[in-house]
Amino acid sequence: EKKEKHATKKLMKELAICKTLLGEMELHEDSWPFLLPVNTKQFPTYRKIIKNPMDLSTIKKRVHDLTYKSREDFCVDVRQIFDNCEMFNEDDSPVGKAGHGMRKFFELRWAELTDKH
Ligand SMILES: Cn1cc(C(=O)NCCN2CCCC2)ccc1=O
Repeated sequence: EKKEKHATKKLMKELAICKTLLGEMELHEDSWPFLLPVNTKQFPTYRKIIKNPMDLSTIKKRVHDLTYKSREDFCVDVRQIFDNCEMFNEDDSPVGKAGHGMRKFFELRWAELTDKH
């Protein structure tokens, strides 16, 4: 049981990092395309091109539902947002530029919130 307590405590610390980063991303000026799932009525080809849609509201639900078993699981879903964005949008489009800006912000903060920094 002692090992389990350590794992649980470690996960709680990691989820706190995820919640912090999620909050910062939601407040970022470039977050507007990523706050909710892409509207497939507005973009009918989206589901055909993007196999794993992801957005910040979905990640928020997963954090709160304890779906993530580590901060790495969280990071995989965040990066999926930005990879999807690059797939579907031109780099010099408003959404494309927002995606590059958000990825830059996320990866810097992710590194800062890792022990090494
Ligand atoms: C991630 N992503 C988002 C969009 C987008 O335009 N989102 C709408 C955002 N609007 C802002 C206020 C209401 C809705 C398009 C392509 C794409 O890949």
